Amino acid sequence: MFVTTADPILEPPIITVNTVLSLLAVDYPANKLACYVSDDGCSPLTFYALVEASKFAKLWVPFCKKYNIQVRAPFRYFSGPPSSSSPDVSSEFRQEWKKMKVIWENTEAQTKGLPHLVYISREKRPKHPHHFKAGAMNVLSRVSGVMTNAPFMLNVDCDMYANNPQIVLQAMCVLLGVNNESDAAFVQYPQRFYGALKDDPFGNQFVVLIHVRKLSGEDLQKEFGNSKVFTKLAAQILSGLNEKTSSPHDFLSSIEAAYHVAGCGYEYGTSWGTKVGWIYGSATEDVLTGLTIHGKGWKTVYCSPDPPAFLGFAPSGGPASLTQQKRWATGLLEILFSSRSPFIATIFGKLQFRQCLAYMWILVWALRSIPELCYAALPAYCIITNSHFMPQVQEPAIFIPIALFIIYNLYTLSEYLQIGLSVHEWWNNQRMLRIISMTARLFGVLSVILKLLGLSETMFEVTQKDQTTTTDDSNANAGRFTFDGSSIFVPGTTILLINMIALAIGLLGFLPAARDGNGSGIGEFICSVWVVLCFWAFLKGLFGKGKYGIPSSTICKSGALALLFVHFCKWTSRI
Ligand SMILES: O=c1ccn([C@@H]2O[C@H](COP(=O)(O)OP(=O)(O)O[C@H]3O[C@H](CO)[C@@H](O)[C@H](O)[C@H]3O)[C@@H](O)[C@H]2O)c(=O)[nH]1
Ligand SMILES: [Mn+2]
Repeated sequence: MFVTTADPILEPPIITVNTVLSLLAVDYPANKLACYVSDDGCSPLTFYALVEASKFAKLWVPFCKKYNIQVRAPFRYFSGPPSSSSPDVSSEFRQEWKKMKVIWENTEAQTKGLPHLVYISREKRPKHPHHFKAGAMNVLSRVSGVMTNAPFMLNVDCDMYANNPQIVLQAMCVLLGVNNESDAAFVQYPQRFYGALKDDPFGNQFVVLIHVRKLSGEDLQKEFGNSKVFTKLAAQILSGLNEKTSSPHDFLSSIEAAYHVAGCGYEYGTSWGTKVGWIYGSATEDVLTGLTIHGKGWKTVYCSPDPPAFLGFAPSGGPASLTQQKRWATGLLEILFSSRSPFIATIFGKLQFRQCLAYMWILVWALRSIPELCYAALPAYCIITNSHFMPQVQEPAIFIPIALFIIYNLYTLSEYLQIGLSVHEWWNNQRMLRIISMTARLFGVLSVILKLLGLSETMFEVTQKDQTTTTDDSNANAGRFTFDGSSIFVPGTTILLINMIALAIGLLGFLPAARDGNGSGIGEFICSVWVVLCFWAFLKGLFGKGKYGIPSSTICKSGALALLFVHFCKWTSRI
């Protein structure tokens, strides 16, 4: 079981501790489980928290198993009243529950058989690219290979605790039960959130992957690097002899080999990150690795059990949500322009055409920012220059855009209503999509252009995970959009300002004379109002204070750009 963490401030160690405890307590023979935590932040705090967690686990794991507790992440479990899925909830249980809660709040310990818990902070050096999470996952694969060498791997982010203790058994049943077992690569669970805000004001949805991967290759040394222990194990796996390789007593003696394979120079000249393990070259290494696996013809399974398998933390607030979306947009576009794009995998590999279409749908997300930006500026341009892009009301052609608008919105709304979501949630997600497109995804395109020009490398910016965000509905600010000084907010603010200027010019009657007698009409006004409605959060931000307000430097930059746009409109209407 692999958990990655990277930054003790953005990812407070208590979050990782809860995820680790929930994994250590899953329903599976404890002596056959090992949990590896990769700490890219090399934080003494995370290390100390995990040492304390391993002490607490000695009480927690038997307690969960004895009373068949459903939610085995302590912070979630203790946030409610005592509960157990055993039918006989006795007074003994209540006593133990209280004791456990006191210990959780103060932590102390005793001993019993437990899964291994291994902390790894891989070696990093300035001149060696570390490949962010993909690099961390490859180190975990190798270290676990030389230490416990289990045939199955489970990968979660540090904030995704196991919400269902049966999940490992379920995933194995799925993998071992599919039609052609040897073709199955991984089972994937959709990501769900705990404490998600009502009506999803930030429109965050993402998927967690459980990778259970089989390795393939010819020249082992070249493929896997020169660790003798690891290469031997890889050879055994490939020849189907891996059952007897792991035994707990040689666990500690494998530490030296673990050091070797976790070194930053280990991968040099090998196939790690290109043919073997998690694939490098994209900030969304999960999609790139999945695509590569699919491109080789492996089958995968998508599983969405109830209760959800894992629950994670959905970023809240403007900056965290947009940073995450920007990374995804960047990573996905990187894949599109790489040699691993789905087109190539379909033509030269074994990716099916429909899989190719599905991948393409997400890989082009970032590119949509450009037409969206143009369309959001178009009504403002038309109003300012008193021209039009919509048919006039009396022309029958007006029904075409009206029909498109109505059909699109009714269709997307029906998708929400059908699964029991609210109209409010639909609207929140619609407006967030417009905001994300014109801010985060636009920046994604820019960062990929810079990368393709060789001017800068793309980064993996870790999402802020904090527990202080409240889900309390009485807290009016819970779903409120927040801002910071990042330039990511400039394009959105500019779009809002130019549409507001256009509406003001139109409503106050300062329109120039129309050229062909056919100036802008109701169509352009409605479009402009729609854009302002989509950017309502930004409109409030113009007048908000503190983190709820757009910083004045951003407003100044956007104001200058908006004036430039108005000038541009005037100039084009003169020529
Ligand atoms: O240099 C790094 C950067 C990140 N991480 C870890 O990667 C995970 C995902 O990072 P997070 O900031 O939580 O990103 P999310 O957008 O929430 O993650 C989604 O998107 C990522 C790809 O962009 C995938 O790796 C994740 O599995 C997927 O949940 C976390 O556990 C981090 O600790 C590292 O280990 N090393
Ligand atoms: Mn995450």
